[in-house]
Amino acid sequence: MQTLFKNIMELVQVRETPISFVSGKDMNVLPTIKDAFLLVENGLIADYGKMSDCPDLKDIEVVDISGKTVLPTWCDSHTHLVYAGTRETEFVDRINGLSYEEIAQRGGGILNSAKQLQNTSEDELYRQSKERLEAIIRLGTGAVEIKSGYGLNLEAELKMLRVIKRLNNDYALPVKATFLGAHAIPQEFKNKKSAYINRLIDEMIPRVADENLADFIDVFCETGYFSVEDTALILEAGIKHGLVPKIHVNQFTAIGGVQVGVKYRALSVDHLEEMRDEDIEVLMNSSTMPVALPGCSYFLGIPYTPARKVIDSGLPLAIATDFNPGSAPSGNMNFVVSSVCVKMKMTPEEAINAATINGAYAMGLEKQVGSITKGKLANFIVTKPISSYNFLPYSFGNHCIENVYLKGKVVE
Ligand SMILES: N=CN[C@@H](CCC(=O)O)C(=O)O
Ligand SMILES: [Zn+2]
Repeated sequence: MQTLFKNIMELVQVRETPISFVSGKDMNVLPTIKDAFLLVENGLIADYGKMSDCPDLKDIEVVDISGKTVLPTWCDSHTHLVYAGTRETEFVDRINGLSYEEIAQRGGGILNSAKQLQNTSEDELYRQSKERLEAIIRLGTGAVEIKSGYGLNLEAELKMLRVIKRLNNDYALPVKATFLGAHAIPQEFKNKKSAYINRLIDEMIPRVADENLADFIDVFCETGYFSVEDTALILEAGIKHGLVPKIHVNQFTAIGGVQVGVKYRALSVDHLEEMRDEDIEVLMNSSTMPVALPGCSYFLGIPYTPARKVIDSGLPLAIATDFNPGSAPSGNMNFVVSSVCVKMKMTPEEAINAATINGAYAMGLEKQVGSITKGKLANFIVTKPISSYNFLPYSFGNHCIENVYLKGKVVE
């Protein structure tokens, strides 16, 4: 089955030679082909090039996309989109003066979501989550990572992970699963954190691994949640069971989370709203991807990750939504791409690299998605007629996408 997309105004993020990620000055380079064609075969990218070199293929489906731009779908490497209910009452509480930490200390926050999720059936959780997944696909996301962490007991964590697995089976985009049992200390373990960590290590991680329900292990390494020492213990247990670390660090305080992530060869360290010089230093010469989550900075009114400092030091940077009910209730990668340009002074080229190939790397999917490269999944966005790709971040809040294709098929 072949489909030829022809007369593409600009084909963006074309990588002839496969790359894993881009860093430093290379983040500002975004290779494109103007007046291009794209050939899809059996759901994969088979060929592309200038229209002047377009092959004359008979009896195949042809889609004329004159005036439109094509780019790989967004790679959202950090979400919590499987959750139950909402938390807009806390949103109003924050407007009225309470802080995120104060709300959490009163049993709101992650514990509020955990209570709602524990009382929700697996089918209902699937139903709520699939609506969110379908919405982000329509917004151009073509690969996503989803975390557990609102269960906080074995049964509810397994429920979340089974829902993530079901989403992966039922939809055409790659879905990676992360076990985040160490998201908060559950109410029943208040003042008994070590007992909960033992439960995670002795019971929950082995069970998640046995049932093959997760690719990654995550910890919320933060003051008041899990310390650097706790994080090390949990990551070691995860690694022992074949899970790759990918952790929450430096959201409110820099306590050495980046260092522990690099030490355990985390695939990514995410948040980084607070960053010290030593955090940048330890990331140099590591294989760990720093990930910024500007939706969280926007929604909580906390600092944005210092992207210029990260990139100008020669490091790579990925960007993701952090889609969750408490700190970023939006899975819109278009908003994320625009925000990093406006608030973090990233160029559109840097933002698109961060949201595609670098995001793919941050979930171990750089061989399948993240660029227009032969053999990769034909997951791509066709924009409405726009003057250039710069228009995407410029035109914030507007819907510039005409169609999304997953494995070469248009999403209805
Ligand atoms: N920081 C930890 N976890 C989520 C927020 C969780 C919540 O508030 O429900 C985050 O990445 O921002
Ligand atoms: Zn998160």
